[in-house]
Amino acid sequence: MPLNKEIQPGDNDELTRERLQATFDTQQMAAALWGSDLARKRRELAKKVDKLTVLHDSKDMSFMTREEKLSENARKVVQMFAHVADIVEDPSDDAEMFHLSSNAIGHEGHPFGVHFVMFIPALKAQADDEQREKWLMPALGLQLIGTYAQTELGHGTNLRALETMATFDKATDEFVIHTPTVTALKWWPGSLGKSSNHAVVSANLIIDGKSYGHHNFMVQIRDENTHKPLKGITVGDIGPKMAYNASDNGFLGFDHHRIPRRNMLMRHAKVDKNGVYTKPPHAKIGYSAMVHVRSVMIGHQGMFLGSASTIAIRYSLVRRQGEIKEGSGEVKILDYQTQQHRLFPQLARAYVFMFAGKEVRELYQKVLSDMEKGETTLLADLHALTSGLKSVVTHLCVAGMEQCRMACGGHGYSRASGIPEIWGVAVGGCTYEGENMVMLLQLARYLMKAVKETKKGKSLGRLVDYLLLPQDRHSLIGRVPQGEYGPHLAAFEHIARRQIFKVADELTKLQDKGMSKEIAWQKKAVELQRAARLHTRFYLAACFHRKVQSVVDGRIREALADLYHLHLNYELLDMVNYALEDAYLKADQVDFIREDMYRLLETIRPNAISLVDAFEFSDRELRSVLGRRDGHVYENLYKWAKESELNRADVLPYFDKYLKPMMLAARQRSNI
Ligand SMILES: CCCCCCCCCCCCCCCCCCC/C=C/C(=O)SCCNC(=O)CCNC(=O)[C@H](O)C(C)(C)COP(=O)(O)OP(=O)(O)OC[C@H]1O[C@@H](n2cnc3c(N)ncnc32)[C@H](O)[C@@H]1OP(=O)(O)O
Ligand SMILES: Cc1cc2nc3c(=O)[nH]c(=O)nc-3n(C[C@H](O)[C@H](O)[C@H](O)COP(=O)(O)OP(=O)(O)OC[C@H]3O[C@@H](n4cnc5c(N)ncnc54)[C@H](O)[C@@H]3O)c2cc1C
Repeated sequence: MPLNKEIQPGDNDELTRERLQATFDTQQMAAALWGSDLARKRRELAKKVDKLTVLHDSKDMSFMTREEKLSENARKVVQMFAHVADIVEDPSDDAEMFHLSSNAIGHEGHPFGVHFVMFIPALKAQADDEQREKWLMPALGLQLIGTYAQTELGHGTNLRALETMATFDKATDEFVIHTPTVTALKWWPGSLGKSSNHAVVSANLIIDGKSYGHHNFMVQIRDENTHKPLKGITVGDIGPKMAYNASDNGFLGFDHHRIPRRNMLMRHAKVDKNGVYTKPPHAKIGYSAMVHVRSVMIGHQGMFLGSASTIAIRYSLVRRQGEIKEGSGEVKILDYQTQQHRLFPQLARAYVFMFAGKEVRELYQKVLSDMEKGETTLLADLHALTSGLKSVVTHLCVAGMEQCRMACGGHGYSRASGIPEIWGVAVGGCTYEGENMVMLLQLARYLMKAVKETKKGKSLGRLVDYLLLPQDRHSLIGRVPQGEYGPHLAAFEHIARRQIFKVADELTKLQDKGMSKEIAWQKKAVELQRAARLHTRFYLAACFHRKVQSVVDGRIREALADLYHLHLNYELLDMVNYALEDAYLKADQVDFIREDMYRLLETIRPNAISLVDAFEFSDRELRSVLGRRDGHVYENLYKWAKESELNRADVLPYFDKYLKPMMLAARQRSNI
């Protein structure tokens, strides 16, 4: 009985032979990746989507205009909701719904893109009970379409500089929402341009001339029936983007637009009819929708990298190019060490990002339920963790996807590979929900506070307990039996701790010389973001370790351990300069790490296809000709190219209009 449940009649023989080599059961590996319940649900919903033709793409999205894309995804999302009860077990389960939409709609966006990801989470966390009844229920019931309008044309990162005003008018018990300048226009919100009719809008709360900082307000922006913008509201699409072009990211302006006082979200901060303001229990509680998205992004980005790895690894087992031994025939490109070194570390990253995504969601759920009771102690830890993970994971994902694209040679550059689209969507994640560099500096702030606590013998939180431990001077890598690679993990810890203390000391020295805290921070900002990255990479490695240890099945644990050990070696080499600076690692130890990495590439090679099959991406979800499960790449590439709109006629009008007259004129000139 093959351990790879993906084998099916009619498959490319090359892939079948590969699949027969697996040392583990792919469905069990899928359970380790997604959790057994979600893995089963994904499998079942993918089968149902396959049967429901109304959910299928009417043609490949690569051949559509933006308007066609918007219309196509609006059609599919409506059909998806119409059939949801027959497809998923629990429509209120975000994870299950996300996978349904990933299969049926893809990742280019749709009218409910921000509705479920930010609008509803903002209402859940920030609306009081009466407001939940008024907006959350209709939002969940699809009676309205919402977005989250925070970023402005002039400011996205620095929220304290947002200009949109919400001025309280005691006489009418209303807020007057106003856009005072062009830079105050809301800019970027997803699905705002043409789809949404409601928005959670961030605006400065002004009472009796005093500003209380930005708060969130519910604003209806379009008529429910005609869909025309309401009086005093200007709204539209901001134009095409690198990718994500089935989303109508929009602009929004207000001309003294009035809303009732009770449209301010009042679970935490409040304004009564006399204009008396009540502070929230935590100053940043209004940022919760952003923290929510950051927490879900980790696993999703892992999934994007998993998709790109699946495409590149399957294709690398079909593609033959060149010979290793002269005269013995062309080899599969995955048999080249360089190809394995390019792809397997990306695969390992995809795995650990998905594991980290699960851990961080668990912490988010805990903080959310604490917040319900007015308890906010863990919010700072969650903010620090999500800020670091969001930045490191998105950055490594897009770097990894680019390796996957290049590993597919010329065909990787074609949209038929599917990689350009997922890359374009994933790279947006480096910017949205907090620009990566900015978020790393948020984590660095937390780490610097942690150092202060450590110096008092205390820990700021579980995530930084390791700062209390003493530094070893030399690594034990290659000096003791490998075992579970404890010395490797210790090296991540050492590197992170050293950089964190080093930059903290440098900041102190600058301040001791009389420099202000802010200027000292600027002088050390690059080192600070490095500290944040190293801390996060240690967290990821430790998370991989926790996962491997938790697996009961021996075969799954062994295959996962190979990936984990590869990850440790590859990432350590990527940041080896930090370990060489203080001679923690010696040159022979670096060689040891390299040799062990090359050994692991060979160990992983026979399991490669099963490790990507274990993601269980259906062909519909992957939307890639190169990554097809059955491996029939070439005939389908040809079929795909024939769909190109340029092939609708042998001769296109521009030939007669421009090229032909030019060539005729040239010929005539040469005849003269
Ligand atoms: C139909 C299908 C249905 C499917 C449904 C399923 C749903 C499944 C989910 C799918 C998910 C898919 C994901 C892809 C979605 C793609 C859509 C993208 C949408 C994008 C949206 C956006 O981008 S919204 C806008 C986001 N904007 C930002 O992120 C702005 C970034 N800036 C900031 O956050 C802040 O300005 C700041 C943090 C950089 C600074 O803030 P501020 O100036 O106020 O503070 P200080 O720096 O002075 O810090 C003071 C103090 O506060 C602490 N702090 C800051 N933020 C927080 C926080 N959030 N929580 C807790 N604490 C915080 C900070 O650390 C400081 O602490 P000290 O102790 O003083 O040091
Ligand atoms: C695909 C996509 C979808 C989006 N969806 C939404 C949405 O639904 N709703 C919404 O409200 N917004 C949305 N946004 C906006 C997004 O949240 C912002 O673009 C993002 O927060 C970055 O802000 P910015 O554009 O102002 O960048 P800027 O802050 O102008 O960043 C430019 C550069 O300046 C640097 N920089 C800025 N501040 C600092 C600092 N303090 N220290 C060091 N360096 C700094 C950055 O690191 C960066 O290199 C979306 C954006 C994208 C790309």
